Amino acid sequence: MITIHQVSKTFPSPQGPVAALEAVSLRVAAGEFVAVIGPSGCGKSTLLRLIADLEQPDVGSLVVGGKTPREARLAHECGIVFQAPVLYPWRTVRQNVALPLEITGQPRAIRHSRADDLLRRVGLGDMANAYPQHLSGGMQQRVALARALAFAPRILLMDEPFAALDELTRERMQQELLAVCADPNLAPSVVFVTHSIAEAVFLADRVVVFSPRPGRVERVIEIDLPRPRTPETRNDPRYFALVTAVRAGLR
Ligand SMILES: Nc1ncnc2c1ncn2[C@@H]1O[C@H](COP(=O)(O)OP(=O)(O)OP(=O)(O)O)[C@@H](O)[C@H]1O
Repeated sequence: MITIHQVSKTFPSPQGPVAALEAVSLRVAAGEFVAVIGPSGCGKSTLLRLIADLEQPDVGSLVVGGKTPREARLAHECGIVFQAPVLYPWRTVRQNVALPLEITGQPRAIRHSRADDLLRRVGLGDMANAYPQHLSGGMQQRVALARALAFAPRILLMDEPFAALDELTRERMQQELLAVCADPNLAPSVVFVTHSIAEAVFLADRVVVFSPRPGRVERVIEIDLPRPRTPETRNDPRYFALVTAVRAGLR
């Protein structure tokens, strides 16, 4: 679903060029969940921005859903969820989720029924008429997830989406995200950036460990934990072994 081949990216800065990524290659299969972890500033967000066509590589190439990143963006192949949910406070929850459909001119009845369906999937079926400021942080992030799914994208790009949440809410959100991924009507490929080793291991099929800047793929760790992942998964000795392996990779 995603092929990244020998991609490098350098940004100008007043202190001179900053090499964010260096010769990064990575493939993500259809329906695969890949977590990306690495030290602060190693280019993880830049990688997502390149896939989403929000930045262009200096060298190397990307194929996203069989298309160039630009074509993929125009075809709405990627849904994006950022750390802060960036919801519009003057729009109801339903109107926030329906916004991408509104921008692309979908009729009101279709966008409302689609938004309500997505809100049910993320456990917010009864909050459609609420305003974002009346929701908890976890609920707001669920709205952002529902909005990212508005076009049923084949790819979901998530940049530390649960970092601002308390630990228990975060674990619940991880479980809900996995339920969305297991839904055969959605089943996106996911690239999930996180700083949490435990989160990466719990969610992913593979964890990609980046080196300090300039980010390079340091190690790829297969997460061979059975699915569905449940709260019991976190007590599995294999889970602990994989957490230890990712931690060792980061060091
Ligand atoms: N638009 C930009 N202009 C200049 N420098 C940039 C730009 N975007 C990113 N950088 C620099 O590139 C490097 C990588 O940034 P990026 O945000 O991708 O890292 P990250 O791994 O996501 O960091 P963190 O884990 O702290 O969120 C950083 O040094 C950052 O300052």
